[in-house]
Amino acid sequence: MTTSTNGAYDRKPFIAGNWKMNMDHVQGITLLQKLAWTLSDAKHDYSRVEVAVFPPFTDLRGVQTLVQGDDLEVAYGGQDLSQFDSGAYTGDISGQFLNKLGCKYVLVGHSERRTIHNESDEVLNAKVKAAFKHGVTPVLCVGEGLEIRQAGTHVNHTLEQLRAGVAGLTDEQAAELVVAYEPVWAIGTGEVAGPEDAQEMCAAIRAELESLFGADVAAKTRLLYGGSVKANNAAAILKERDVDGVLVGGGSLDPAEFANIVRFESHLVTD
Ligand SMILES: O=C[C@H](O)COP(=O)(O)O
Repeated sequence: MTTSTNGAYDRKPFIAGNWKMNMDHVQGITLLQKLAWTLSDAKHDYSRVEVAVFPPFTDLRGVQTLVQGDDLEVAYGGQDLSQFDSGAYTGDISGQFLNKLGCKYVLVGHSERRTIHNESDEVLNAKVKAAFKHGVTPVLCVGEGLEIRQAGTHVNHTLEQLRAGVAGLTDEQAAELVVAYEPVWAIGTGEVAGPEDAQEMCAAIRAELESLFGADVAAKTRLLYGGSVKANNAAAILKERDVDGVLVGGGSLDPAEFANIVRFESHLVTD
């Protein structure tokens, strides 16, 4: 298993489901219950593979109640947070609020935030810092659009986003950070970057983290791939040396499909 044979640092595989703007608070509870039952029936070992869901903000209180009430081991997080702590920022959500709702993680700089909401690298760096300040681990999303991929400058482009996002972090924070590489052209399109594309970029990200924070830190930071991940392609992607997990959009809305992605190890055995 790639992700458990990485030397002294055992990066636990991380399977994350980003529900985006799907599932109201009632549907969200049903989805999470079905996911938990499916994984429980399959005797999923959460100590081997971590599972997290990123529901809409309006679902989070219900998710927290279910997780606590049923003692679920599924982690959860917000899809975004404000760079500010509190105040006159209508529509924004503070990292403080996410922490209070038991969120372990928060997505920062998803391509849909970068493109639809024009979030700049500077703002995203402030959001990464705000997440750490409030005790929530940021999942920093980076990745190139189709034109940049076709121009062949995707590695430089993605590393620029990375450098801007992690500027000013401590070594400890950089080691805790999760980075998700999501080529925009592969999101929700059915186009999947090949496992070798995911590995190429994740290796480049790890090398960049090494040059910024040192080898010890870079060996601990978990790197995810996202973009049309499904149960039938997850295992091949997760087999790659520098890919420690996946960030799943559409495939996380179907509990059976997502549970199969979580159980990618069983596919490695039978593939
Ligand atoms: O956050 C998830 C990514 O945007 C991937 O979405 P997708 O699996 O629907 O392509």
